[in-house]
Amino acid sequence: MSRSIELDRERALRLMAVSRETADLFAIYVDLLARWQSIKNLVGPSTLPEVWTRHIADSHQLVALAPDARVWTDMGSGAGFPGLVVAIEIRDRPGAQVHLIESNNRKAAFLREVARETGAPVVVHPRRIEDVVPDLGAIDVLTARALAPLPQLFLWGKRLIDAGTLGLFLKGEEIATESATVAEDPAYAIDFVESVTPGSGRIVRVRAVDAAAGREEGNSNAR
Ligand SMILES: C[S@@+](CC[C@H](N)C(=O)[O-])C[C@H]1O[C@@H](n2cnc3c(N)ncnc32)[C@H](O)[C@@H]1O
Repeated sequence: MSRSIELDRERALRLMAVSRETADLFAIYVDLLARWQSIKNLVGPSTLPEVWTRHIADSHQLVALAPDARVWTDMGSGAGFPGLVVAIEIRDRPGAQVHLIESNNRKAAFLREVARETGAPVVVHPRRIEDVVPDLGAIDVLTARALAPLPQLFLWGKRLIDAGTLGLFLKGEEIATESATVAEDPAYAIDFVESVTPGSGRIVRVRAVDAAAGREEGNSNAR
């Protein structure tokens, strides 16, 4: 491992409270990413030296926002951020399953390879979001990062969110302009959580108001 990645790993591990075993699985993931990156170009090359903070820790922070959630769906997973990081972390929860939707076959193959090497409980869907989401069953949490403007994410996820799924979308500074249409709809409760990773933006948390009322009665894992 290069010295800069090693320093970044130490920085990220200070941001994340994870077990030694989880950190070791993340290291397997990072090693595979570095190996595949040279031939498959899976993430922006300039972000690789900071893979631990920019990608692993940035993804990891979502788990604390839904500590009991077991079934997650990540739209446009790319090289697995945030969905594969979440899957590694929640691997020991009974019923844990993370759907990774990624239409690029080379990225989907990478996701399967990391899942095989780490035992992460994922289902990789090498298809388009709009074709997969309508067929999904009950989902606790829907995620996306660096995929599309919030109204589009919302359009893709609306059926799930209306049914009680918690939306957690990692966004950059563009969120100030994007959030208006969703924020104005009284059917949805939306708020913003400051990212713990340096230099990144905010996490948009969306829930249907009716579903929030249902949750008070105790019928959801995504608290
Ligand atoms: C900019 S990358 C972000 C990847 C990852 N979420 C991250 O933050 O590193 C967006 C990914 O979404 C995938 N994607 C875009 N539109 C999609 C769609 N309609 N269905 C499935 N995958 C899609 C692309 O192939 C790409 O890998």
